[in-house]
Amino acid sequence: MTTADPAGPDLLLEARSLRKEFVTSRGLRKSTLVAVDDVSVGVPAASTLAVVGESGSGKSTLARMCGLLLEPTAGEVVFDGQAVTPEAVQLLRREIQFVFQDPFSSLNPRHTVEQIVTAPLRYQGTRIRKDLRTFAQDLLDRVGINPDHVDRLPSQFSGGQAQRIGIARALACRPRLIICDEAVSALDVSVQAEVLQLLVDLQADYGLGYLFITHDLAVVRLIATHVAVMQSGRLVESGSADQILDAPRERYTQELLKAVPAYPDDWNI
Ligand SMILES: Nc1ncnc2c1ncn2[C@@H]1O[C@H](COP(=O)(O)OP(=O)(O)OP(=O)(O)O)[C@@H](O)[C@H]1O
Repeated sequence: MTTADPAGPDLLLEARSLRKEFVTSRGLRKSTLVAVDDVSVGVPAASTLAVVGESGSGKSTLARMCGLLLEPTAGEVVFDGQAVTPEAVQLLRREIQFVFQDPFSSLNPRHTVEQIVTAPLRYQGTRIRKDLRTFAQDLLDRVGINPDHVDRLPSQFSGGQAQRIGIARALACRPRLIICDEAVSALDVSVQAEVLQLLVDLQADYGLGYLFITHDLAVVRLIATHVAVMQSGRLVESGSADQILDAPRERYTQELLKAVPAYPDDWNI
């Protein structure tokens, strides 16, 4: 096993030796499953760390700990150089937002787009200068959705458009880190490319860091600056995207890369 990227002052988020155990019970028998085992990774500011690995390797559990949705059994999360304490979690919630895999199940089907993208302001108690409608329309415009559609329901949009709305909601509180958990996996390939391009543009404009969870190495090539590879809850290796994708040291990573289909030529992100 290799160690994670060296810690440095430019790391926006750092996972230090994170471990997560789940206690499961079948009948009277209890057993402990170690979903994440001593994993250390870092997301440099304005960069994208992709965490890859097959199903069940612990990617989502790691993401949920990094996003402060799940308490680690051991280890710590450091945000902007400060170890996250239980008291700090609430304050940091607005700094770290999520975009999930299935846009439709993560958007309330009975809420209008205006309600959806402004909801985080209410949860976080964030004040804005504009009225909510203008705020929502500006956000929609930023993610490539017609601002005139602000009163529509999620069911009136395509999957790619719904994911853009999910991204708009994630942007509402001006976070510094967005955790994308299989955020483009449910979309058609051509739509994936468009949504990835949007994420790249937003990163350039706002200096966002992304923790990008995916099983799809073709997507990793397009978006990642850094890559961490997981297997059975453990970190196999991590480093710059060029190093991991072009010169992986570990056999497991080499095998994963062999299985990657070529991505279409017109994906010029
Ligand atoms: N709440 C939970 N209770 C018990 N076990 C869990 C829980 N959440 C995850 N696990 C287990 O932890 C392991 C890692 O799961 P996790 O979802 O983090 O992996 P993953 O790499 O994200 O997989 P996938 O790509 O399929 O989502 C799996 O064995 C899973 O069954």
